[in-house]
Order: sequence, then C-alpha cells, then structure tokens
Amino acid sequence: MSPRFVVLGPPGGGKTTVGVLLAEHLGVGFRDTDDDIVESQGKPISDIFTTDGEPVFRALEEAAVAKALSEYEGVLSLGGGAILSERTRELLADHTVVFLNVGMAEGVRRTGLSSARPLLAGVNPRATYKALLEARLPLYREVAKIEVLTDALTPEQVVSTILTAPEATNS
Ligand SMILES: Nc1ncnc2c1ncn2[C@@H]1O[C@H](COP(=O)(O)OP(=O)(O)OP(=O)(O)O)[C@@H](O)[C@H]1O
Ligand SMILES: O=C(O)C1=C[C@@H](O)[C@@H](O)[C@H](O)C1
Ligand SMILES: [Mg+2]
Repeated sequence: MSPRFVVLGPPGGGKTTVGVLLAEHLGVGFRDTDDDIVESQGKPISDIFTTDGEPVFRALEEAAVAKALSEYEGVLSLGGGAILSERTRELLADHTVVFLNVGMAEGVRRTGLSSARPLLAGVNPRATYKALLEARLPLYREVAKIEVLTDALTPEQVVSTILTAPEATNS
C-alpha cells in the first residue's frame, strides 16, 4: 500500500493546487501532512511554531509523514520542509515523488506575505525564501522521480506533465 504520488516542494510550488487536481484526474483522494498535524494537535502550524518551537514541529512532521506514507493510497502532499528530515528522505526512496519546483520571483509572488507561513513571516521574506530554496533544492532533487518547473505552467499543465512523465507509468 503506497500513495499514487507524493508531492513536495517549496511553499507556493503548488502542492495543494496541483495535488488536488492530480487526485481528481486519478479519481483518488488528496491528503496533506500539514493538515494531519493541525488535526492531531488541535492548533494551526503557526501556533505550533510559536508555542512549541520548530524542532517540536519537525518531530511531529516526521511522524506524520511516516504514518501517511505507510497507510495512504491517494495523492499525498508533504509540508515544504519535510524533506529536511533524513529519515523522511530515506522513506521517500520507495515512492513516486514529484518535486514541484518554482523560481524565487514566482514563489514569492504566489506565497505573498501570508502570516499563515511562519517561516516566511519575518522581516525579509524574499531573502528567507531565497535561502530556503537554495538549501532545499538538492534535498528535493535527491528524492524526486519527477521534477516540474511550474513557473510558466498552469496547474492543469503541471498535472499533464506529471501524468505523461515516463516515471509515472507504474503509478
Ligand atoms: N502553476 C501555477 N500557476 C499559477 N498559480 C499557481 C500555480 N500553482 C499554484 N498557484 C497559486 O499559488 C498559490 C500557492 O499555491 P499552493 O497553495 O497550491 O502552494 P503550496 O505548495 O501548497 O504551498 P504551501 O507549502 O504553503 O502549502 C495559490 O494561490 C495557487 O493558486
Ligand atoms: O517550508 C516549510 O518549512 C514549511 C512549510 C509548510 O508546508 C508547513 O509545513 C510549515 O509552515 C513549514
Ligand atoms: Mg499547500
């Protein structure tokens, strides 16, 4: 039992938008490990960051990802920073992982300055976003079977790019 696709990438890559659309195309469900954490903790992720701290959030995230990977059969989206966990990267080796990439300018435009994204709520969200992309790019690429640069594509075009990728044939 395995998710059909595991979708990951930076904030604004389109994990939710494309993930939901991809699931609709396949006639399966969509699940997001961020939502699993919010549900199990009974508070928003921004509250977990401010009250408990990022390390607590990352531990909750690692457990939520392992659980979802072991039991879910639809399209699964991970939080943007889930890839920072070595254990998660090891688990992802066995899955059809789609990396939704986005350049800095478009990523910043898509995420805006929303305080719902605690890591981007600081004084210089642009610089934070750039640093985050640079640090995570090799980690996303380490696990991805399919990479789509989404900047100039509509969500529908991203979905058809995924579904026509040779790596998607057994998914
Ligand atoms: N390919 C695309 N073209 C244009 N706009 C897009 C595309 N993908 C996503 N968007 C828009 O960008 C915004 C962020 O997308 P979305 O919430 O799906 O990203 P995400 O990767 O799930 O982000 P987060 O990590 O914060 O959950 C939304 O307003 C969405 O409509
Ligand atoms: O990029 C990140 O590190 C994060 C992305 C979101 O999906 C959430 O998991 C949380 O806000 C942290
Ligand atoms: Mg999302």
